[in-house]
Amino acid sequence: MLPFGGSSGRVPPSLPATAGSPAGTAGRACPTDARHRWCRRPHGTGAGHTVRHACVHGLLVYLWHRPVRLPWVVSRCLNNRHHTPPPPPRADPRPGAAVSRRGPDGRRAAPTAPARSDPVNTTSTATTPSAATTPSTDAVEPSPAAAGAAPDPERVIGEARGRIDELDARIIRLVRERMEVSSRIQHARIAAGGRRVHLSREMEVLSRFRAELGGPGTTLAMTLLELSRGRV
Ligand SMILES: C=C(O[C@@H]1C=C(C(=O)O)C=C[C@H]1O)C(=O)O
Repeated sequence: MLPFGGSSGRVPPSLPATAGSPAGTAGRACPTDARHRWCRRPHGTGAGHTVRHACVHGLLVYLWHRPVRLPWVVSRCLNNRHHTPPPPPRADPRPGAAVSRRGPDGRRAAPTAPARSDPVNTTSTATTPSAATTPSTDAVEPSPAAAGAAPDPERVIGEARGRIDELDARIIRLVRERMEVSSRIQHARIAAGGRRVHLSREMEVLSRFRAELGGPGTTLAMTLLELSRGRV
């Protein structure tokens, strides 16, 4: 869609005459259509001065005085180059080699992450047997990363969330295991005539979490202690 309107106050050919005239381009009102009054050239007086001519001429006047850069697609059409699209950026066959980050319009494309077999799970290096036996289609169709395209954000987010769900499940299992071990200690101490809470030991736990994780680490440790021995 063409960038008609906006703050320039200029009028596309399809808008009614009440919308105003472009600054510096107002001429005589068109006898056949009041919408053409902003066209410099007189209408209806000579060959070619048809309503269609008025529209085209008005459009050209508008484009010439447009305040903003045209979208790439429109610029290409005006330059009659839209039948010869530029070739896509070629992927460098060398592993890890950089590809062109310039788009077809010459603008810099969004940065892309380096190609990896698994963009999320960095600890897994195993390849599945099917991957080893299935013929690769890379020769026919390069991967989006190799072609210089940005990775699919939906896919990246979906895979990363799956990984977070796995980690959370492991963390919850570990917290439950910690609660059971702590409970054993507390019952043993109480059975021996001691107290449930051991403050100096809790200070050690708090210091360890703060040293590793900072202030929020202290909060996390206090939550773990509360889960393990209850509120004091
Ligand atoms: C488990 C113990 O007992 C209580 C629970 C603690 C914990 O869950 O880490 C720490 C100190 C005590 O308040 C212990 O003394 O080690």
